[in-house]
Amino acid sequence: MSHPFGSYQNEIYLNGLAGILPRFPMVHAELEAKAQAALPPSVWSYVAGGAGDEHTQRANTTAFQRWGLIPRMFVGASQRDLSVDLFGMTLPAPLFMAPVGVLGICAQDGHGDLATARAAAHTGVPMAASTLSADPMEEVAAEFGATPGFFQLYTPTDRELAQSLVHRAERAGFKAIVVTLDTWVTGWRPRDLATSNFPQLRGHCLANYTSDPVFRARLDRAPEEDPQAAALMWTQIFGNPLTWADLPWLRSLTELPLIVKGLCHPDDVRRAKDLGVDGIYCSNHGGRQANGGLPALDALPAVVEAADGLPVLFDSGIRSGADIVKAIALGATAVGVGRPVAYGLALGGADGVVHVLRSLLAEADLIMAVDGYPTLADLTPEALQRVT
Ligand SMILES: Cc1cc2nc3c(=O)[nH]c(=O)nc-3n(C[C@H](O)[C@H](O)[C@H](O)COP(=O)(O)O)c2cc1C
Ligand SMILES: CC(C)CC(=O)C(=O)O
Repeated sequence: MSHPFGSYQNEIYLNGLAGILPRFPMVHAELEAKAQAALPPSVWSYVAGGAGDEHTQRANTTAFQRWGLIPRMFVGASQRDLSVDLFGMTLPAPLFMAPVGVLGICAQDGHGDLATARAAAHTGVPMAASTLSADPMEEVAAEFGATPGFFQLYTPTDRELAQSLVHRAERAGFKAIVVTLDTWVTGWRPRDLATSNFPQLRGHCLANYTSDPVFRARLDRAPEEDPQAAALMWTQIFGNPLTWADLPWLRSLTELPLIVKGLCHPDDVRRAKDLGVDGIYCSNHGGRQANGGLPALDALPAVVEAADGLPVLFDSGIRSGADIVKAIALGATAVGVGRPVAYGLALGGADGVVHVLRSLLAEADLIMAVDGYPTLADLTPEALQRVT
């Protein structure tokens, strides 16, 4: 079978890995280069790019190189258990797909959200479905199979619309709500400014709005008749600069686990915990929002300490199985992967995403085998040493 990643055969690996062996190896630099070649330049710029000169984006990945896992011997780690409990769900591994909006632009048929959801069904790795989707959330959720899904909310300024989106997510069977706090306004992204990207992206991310009864009621004419007016309305209501005073309202919207995304300061974590959130999501949006910030990994230990037992999700910079292992050792309950999923989608649709996820999991699993850490509970900060 021909495949964008080339072919790969080595039976010796089959002894170590149960069911998660990818057909082909993945090294991130290769994935990235192939995705760049496959995508139109403006799409590539949007997905791969970040804020400012992208210093923080680069620092997110290099931060992992400052930690080394210390191998343990005589452990006999022939059986590993990567499963994790999260809000009453048992996940096969501490991995999920971070919310990525506008996924449709990475898929040849424009339905990238559906393809990604199918990859979730196939792997058991949950997808956090973005508000900014080319397909309505109900159709995305219908592809999840037995795999749980999370709905990521960009809180609009219109509270009734926010409530409608959350209630639809509940009815569609999503198992948690992730509210993103760090992107109520889009960051300074020179690549997108240079390509004037945003107007063309809009055509690929409004399905959750145009299918919403509250949104539709705000329009004089249906979005099918006047898409421009719908797009304009969206730009007007997109981002709500929420404050702490809004958190009780957010909490009251749902009985599903509520996770707040974008927290990096321990004081914010303590306050969110006091106000009743169920999970903390430590992230700097993959360096897309503000340049000059701390690499997300460097924020993680203090966030975990402040969370004081509350589950901590983490993303920003995960590019390999080794990165997953290190983030878990630093206290993350589960880690999210963003751009690599979009690259897999660009190269092979749902199969490409499956491939990326399996590569990450297979590498994490083999590292745990070779280095003698058979379960996630064995991965503690003591497993790591600071390299520089
Ligand atoms: C193209 C793109 C679109 C994104 N859209 C969203 C989104 O709709 N909602 C959200 O919370 N985060 C969004 N993010 C941020 C991701 O959830 C995640 O924080 C980030 O990609 C993690 O960093 P990584 O790409 O280094 O893995 C987006 C990221 C990318 C690359
Ligand atoms: C349209 C953007 C606000 C979506 C997003 O979260 C991103 O591009 O990082």
